[in-house]
Amino acid sequence: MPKLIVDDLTVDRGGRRVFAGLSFQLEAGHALVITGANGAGKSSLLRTLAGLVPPANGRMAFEGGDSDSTLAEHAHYFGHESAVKRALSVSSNLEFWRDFTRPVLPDGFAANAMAPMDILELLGIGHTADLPAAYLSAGQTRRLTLARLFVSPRPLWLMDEPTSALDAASEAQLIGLMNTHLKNGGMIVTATHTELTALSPVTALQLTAPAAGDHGGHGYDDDLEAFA
Ligand SMILES: Nc1ncnc2c1ncn2[C@@H]1O[C@H](COP(=O)(O)OP(=O)(O)OP(=O)(O)O)[C@@H](O)[C@H]1O
Repeated sequence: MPKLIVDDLTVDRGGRRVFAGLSFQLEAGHALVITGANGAGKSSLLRTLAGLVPPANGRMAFEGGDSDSTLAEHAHYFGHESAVKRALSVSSNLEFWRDFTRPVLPDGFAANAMAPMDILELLGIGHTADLPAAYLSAGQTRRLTLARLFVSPRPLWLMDEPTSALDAASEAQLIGLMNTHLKNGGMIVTATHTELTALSPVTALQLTAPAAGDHGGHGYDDDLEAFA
């Protein structure tokens, strides 16, 4: 069975230690919810797993996966930024993403790629397919960003505050889709301030904020989001 393994992971940002010695394992079909105060390092952990921030120390691996793919290539990162090209149409955005990201389907993960139009319809934004993505509302943009996870299946979803900007109905739909991903043998690591107990099966991991007085940092990572 595929497994995400994080062993003794230490992450620094801008020269300051964010967390150290973090270890956990996540099996196929399971979700891990990361909680913690502002600045505790939830986003940093997700960005590190996504390959966007290099770890200072430790090991991360997707065991039992596709041997030709890195951990990051097993994952979709659903972060705060929309990663949407505003001048392209909604459907062109998804077609680009489908062609740009290779599906990764290790043993035990059974998801089918969805056609761009089908997932747009499912998420209630099919009528926007030919519009420039710039015309979408915040919640619609969030749904377009979410649609990317379905056009090119990958087993590990890394989701930073996934329910932000979604109305109650969209939030309920997202939880349902996340549970279906788990039933398909996928995995989810998600950071949240709100309860995500509707996910099943789920375990929780609390990150603690760095010790007071630890102000040794003096710089910035060079991974600031690119503005499309
Ligand atoms: N690009 C960066 N350069 C330097 N420091 C950074 C950078 N990004 C984040 N940090 C610092 O890393 C620490 C952890 O930030 P992170 O965003 O991971 O926390 P978080 O738990 O996700 O917080 P929140 O709940 O507010 O979203 C913070 O002290 C933050 O200032």
